[in-house]
Amino acid sequence: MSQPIVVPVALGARSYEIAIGPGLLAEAGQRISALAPKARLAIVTDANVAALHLATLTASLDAAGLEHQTITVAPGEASKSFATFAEVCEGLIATRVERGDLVVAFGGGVIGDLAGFAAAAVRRGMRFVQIPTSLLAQVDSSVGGKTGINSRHGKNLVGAFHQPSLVLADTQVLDTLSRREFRAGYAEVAKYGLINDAPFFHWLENNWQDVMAGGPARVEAIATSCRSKAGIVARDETETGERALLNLGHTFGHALEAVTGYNSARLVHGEGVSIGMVLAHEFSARLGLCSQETPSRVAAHLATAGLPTRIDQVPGGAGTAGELMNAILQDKKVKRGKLTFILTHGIGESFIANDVDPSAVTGFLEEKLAGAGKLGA
Ligand SMILES: NC(=O)c1ccc[n+]([C@@H]2O[C@H](COP(=O)([O-])OP(=O)(O)OC[C@H]3O[C@@H](n4cnc5c(N)ncnc54)[C@H](O)[C@@H]3O)[C@@H](O)[C@H]2O)c1
Ligand SMILES: O=C(O)C(=O)C[C@@H](O)[C@H](O)[C@H](O)COP(=O)(O)O
Ligand SMILES: [Zn+2]
Repeated sequence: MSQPIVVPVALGARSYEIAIGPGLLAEAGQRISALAPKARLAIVTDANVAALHLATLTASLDAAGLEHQTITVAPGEASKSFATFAEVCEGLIATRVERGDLVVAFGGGVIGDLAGFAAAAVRRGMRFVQIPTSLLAQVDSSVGGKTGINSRHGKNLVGAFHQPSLVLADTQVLDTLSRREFRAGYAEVAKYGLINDAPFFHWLENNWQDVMAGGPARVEAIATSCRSKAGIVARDETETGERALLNLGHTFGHALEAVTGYNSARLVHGEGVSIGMVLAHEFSARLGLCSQETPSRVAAHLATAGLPTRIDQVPGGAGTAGELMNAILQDKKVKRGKLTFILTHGIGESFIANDVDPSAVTGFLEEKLAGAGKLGA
């Protein structure tokens, strides 16, 4: 077997490893067999990933003598729905997988969140393995046990914390990911620098092209991101405090995803996060919490990497301030009706701000929407 980078996620009885490196898909059978000998597997995937990579996975499972069945759903954010969740749960039950068997989430973050939630629910909890195939899933969604689906009222509003038993991140499968989806995942990579690691953000400013091109910086960026997330999750598994930092840019980003109807053709999660992170930095500057140069530097880097950074870049428009506020008021960080935002004192100096004045946010969004289209808005 290959010698991947291994990042531990230390959660006591729920601890697991993230293995990162090229060629892991072809070793999945051996690695899963070592974790759960003779388990039966229910693979949940989407049609894009199935067409490109399912044969490699199933060949590896066959070679290890692991019995498996596959449930395939439509690609895209719209699959994080009640209807598709029901389809996946019924599919799992129909395969007669037992509690001791394994669900395998094989795809991007949509599949990880959907299949992970189904694994949390079916038979009141089954073990599951994450095999993330998008950059976003390898650096973020496959780690930490947040699973769930969307509501028409907002993102990820129905779900569970349910940790995987293993994460296998085969970096080679990223070669088939579209440029747009790769860039979307890059927004979450940059997030780790912006949260608490200014040297990493600086490193990304110098190495982003190598990350995009699949040079040595790519695996390094994935491993650094996973170490950062694993550390935060180990200290605060269920987001009672520090973990909320991982939500940098998400309060605005999730609202943009909700108003665009979870339509991946218009906006994907990483793009919403990119715009949301710039807005969070601009809002921080507006409140006098950081210099005016900080949001400019963040926006410049994300734009250079090919990401949208402004609200007027949402195809079909970003709705009204009222519509965005409706989604923001459904955010899971709201406490007794008060908004929580992740704000910043500078690059890598993010902090959790409780009790943010909703009228200040509304005013800020109204200005952004009114200025949309004007240079520097
Ligand atoms: N649970 C968490 O902690 C967490 C963290 C971040 C994001 N998320 C969630 O993750 C979702 C976004 O994940 P995503 O960006 O991976 O989206 P996604 O799952 O929709 O994948 C993006 C697209 O790429 C395709 N794809 C995936 N792997 C591929 C490959 N190797 N080659 C070719 N195509 C491939 C998919 O079919 C899809 O069309 C959102 O729903 C977001 O809320 C969850
Ligand atoms: O793992 C976390 O914690 C995160 O916040 C990671 C985010 O990138 C991710 O999008 C997450 O799903 C958002 O969580 P939510 O609790 O706001 O739904
Ligand atoms: Zn995210």
